[in-house]
Amino acid sequence: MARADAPTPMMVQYKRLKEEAADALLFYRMGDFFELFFDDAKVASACLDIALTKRGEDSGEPIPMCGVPAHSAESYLARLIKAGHRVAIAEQTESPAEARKARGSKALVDRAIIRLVTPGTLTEETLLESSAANWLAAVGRAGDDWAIAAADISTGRFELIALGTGELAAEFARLSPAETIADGSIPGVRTSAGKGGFDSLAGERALKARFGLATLDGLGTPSRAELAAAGGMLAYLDATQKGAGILLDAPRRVARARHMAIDAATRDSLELARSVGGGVAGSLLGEIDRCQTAAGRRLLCEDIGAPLTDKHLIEARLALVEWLHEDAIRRARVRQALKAMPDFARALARLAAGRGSPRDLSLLRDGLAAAAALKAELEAEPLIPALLTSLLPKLGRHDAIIEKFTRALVESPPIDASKGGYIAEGYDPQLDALRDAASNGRRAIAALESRYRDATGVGSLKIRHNAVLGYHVEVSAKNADRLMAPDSGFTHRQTLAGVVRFNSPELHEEAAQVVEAGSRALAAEAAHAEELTDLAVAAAPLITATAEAIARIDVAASNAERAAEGGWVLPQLVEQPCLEVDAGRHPVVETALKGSGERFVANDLALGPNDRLWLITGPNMGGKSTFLRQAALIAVLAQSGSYVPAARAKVGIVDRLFSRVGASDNLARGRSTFMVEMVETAAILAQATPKSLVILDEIGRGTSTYDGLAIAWAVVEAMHDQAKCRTLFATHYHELTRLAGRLDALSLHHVRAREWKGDLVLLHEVAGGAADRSYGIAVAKLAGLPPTVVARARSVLAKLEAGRDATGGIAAGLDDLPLFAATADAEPAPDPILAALDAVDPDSLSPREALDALYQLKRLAAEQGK
Ligand SMILES: Nc1ncnc2c1ncn2[C@@H]1O[C@H](COP(=O)(O)OP(=O)(O)OP(=O)(O)O)[C@@H](O)[C@H]1O
Repeated sequence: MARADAPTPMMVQYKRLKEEAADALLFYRMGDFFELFFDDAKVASACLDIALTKRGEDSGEPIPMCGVPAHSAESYLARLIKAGHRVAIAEQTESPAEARKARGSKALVDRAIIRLVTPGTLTEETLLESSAANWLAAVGRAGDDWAIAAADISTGRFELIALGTGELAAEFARLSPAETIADGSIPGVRTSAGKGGFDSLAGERALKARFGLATLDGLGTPSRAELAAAGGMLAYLDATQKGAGILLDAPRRVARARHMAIDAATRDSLELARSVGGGVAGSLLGEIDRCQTAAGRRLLCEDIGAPLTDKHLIEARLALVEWLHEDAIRRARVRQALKAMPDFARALARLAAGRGSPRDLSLLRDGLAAAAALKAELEAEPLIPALLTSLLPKLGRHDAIIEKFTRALVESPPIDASKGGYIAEGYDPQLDALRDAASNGRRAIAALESRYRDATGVGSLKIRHNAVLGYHVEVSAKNADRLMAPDSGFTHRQTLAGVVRFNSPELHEEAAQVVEAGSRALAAEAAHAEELTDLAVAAAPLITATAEAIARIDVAASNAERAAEGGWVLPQLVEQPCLEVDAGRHPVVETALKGSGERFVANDLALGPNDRLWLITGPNMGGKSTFLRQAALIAVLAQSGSYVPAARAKVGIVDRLFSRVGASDNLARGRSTFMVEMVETAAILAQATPKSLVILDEIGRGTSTYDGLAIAWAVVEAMHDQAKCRTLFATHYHELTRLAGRLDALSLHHVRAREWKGDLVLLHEVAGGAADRSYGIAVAKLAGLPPTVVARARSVLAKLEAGRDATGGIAAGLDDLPLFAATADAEPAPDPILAALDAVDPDSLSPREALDALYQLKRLAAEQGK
């Protein structure tokens, strides 16, 4: 006999599965519920706000438990995943009857983990954001080479991106993965452990096996780091999907040099895809999105996050936008056609993963049909731009699927396949016959009911159906006696409070026929659904290409629509480092102002090789930040292939974009300190090239006046003399305007303001020259500071200014400073060997890393000739 405290067989099974699930919460299927036990139950009950109960004991302790109904598990999963958990789903792999038959009456039902649900491996509509890609990123490394493999299995995209060490962060900022896996930790990136496979040989094997390739030459010979990343990715997908099919295209290798590099801080400060509040509303993306399809929205988000640097590619996109912009009727027709387009890329991914529904089959049917209709419409147009010519063939090619799916499926099939009813009448004569038999049987049962009423004289007699008894005769308790009589022809089945239930041989026979025909019809429908799914999955690469082509057309139409709404202009792209904008506007601020009935003041900008650094002064609230950001947004929009909010724009292609906001401006976000600001400024100085665009907004403000001014001064000089990039620098340090006399590619500008009858009027106009004064007190007055405080501040200011005039002020003596270039070497360059030694933390190194470090030191010494 088992000892009283010995674990039950179920607990043994549970613990084995939990060990396999490791750090994921285990959803353990028991009948109609998924149950969670032990710590999992505590975590889930707190996260989901559901009751925590107890069940049985383990080592004398009660076992905490909570559960969620299986039919609504998806919504609970969504909340757990959102909260950062991973969930392993353990399903029953046999029915209790099968278990009893195989292993005796007390046999435990077999269970197995059929899937690990993680943020990066989702395909369910309810778990995904429709307007963003859902990337799973795997990081691979070979020596100093890095790579990211990125897969979005909700649409089948798969990319390989080779990177240098310093480029990881920017690439993560672009992708913004839902989940990142790696072999070990990576500084600055939140990762979770992969499932092995992170080496180039395993990667090569896995890629060949997955895509049935004899050689990888067709993929453009990926680097070892790329192979390692791909290996880690494929191993993880295998481990989490447990053999379920997933949609995955052959990997595309993405050349990073083709995108404008934008780091995370810049994305945040420019609010490209998310506003400071975290939502899309109020961001550039939210402002320009006029997409009609979810796939278009995802692509627009990507385009804005990764503007191109290849002039020809940008111009190809712009030509399509222009074609849709110039003809409003054409644009309206295309957008109307796009509106009917369901998100069939994700429907296909669900079907491939075995999680598709009859509704998904119909989404595919409708999407492909709409794509074919759009193709016919566009082909009829004269003079089609080159990009569209290359997209059009991808829209067709699905006639056979459309024809078959249209015949096979009802107009709007249900999401739940279990009750059938999704295969159309007339598609399969045998199915129709089964359905007829079932409905004849139901009619016969109805006839039986009225016959029984007459025969028994019980007018309220009913024939009902439930899951336990099947079809049965039901009468109220007071009428039961008549049917209870031994010769009545009825057999008693059940007595409840008010009713009594019976069976009869005729009913039994009819019911058996209905049930039999019904279940055979269901099986026939399921077989058809499987065949249709197989057809779709076999055509997956072509369908994915169609979905991508539709998304590209949608984005172009969205850009054209937004341009037409706002009177935007087609930018001219050039290779020379210039940025000329006539009457430029900030799209988000302009819309916000419009909402409150105010007018946005358009401003000009003209940066070029001989005038590449604009120093902008002027009162608080004068519009400096807005002016700076609009310049960056115009470059982003232009290079992503969009019109820009201006009357004219000439954009010299920007290779890297940087935007930094001084510490004090950013405090509300609770992350920016003076230290962060300085670290980030250092990063810009290290990375900016003459083709970069840099926006510095009140850098140096978060410290004492002297330190801040000194830092701002040195940074402006370095931007001018070293980085030599296009720079906009907004500042409150008027002393910096003295730099105009020393730096020949720097010019002074200010946002205009006027005092009128003692009040400040902010004109929001950018004009040449420095601001005459700072108007800080006038702005304070505007903001409602009490008059007594304002008056006091004015008298303090008068004293300070008198002192400054007497001594020359804080900038006295700056004019005698030697030029930056002459002093740049004043700080001796640090010895790289000492720096490398300093970076080594012996206690945290593995023997292997220690050996690597030693090799690196030897190499550095050799390079130094030491
Ligand atoms: N060109 C413009 N036309 C109309 N209104 C504008 C314009 N630029 C800015 N504004 C308005 O002025 C407000 C302040 O602008 P912004 O933050 O750019 O000023 P700032 O000079 O950077 O101020 P601070 O020095 O205090 O940071 C904006 O929120 C907007 O409402």
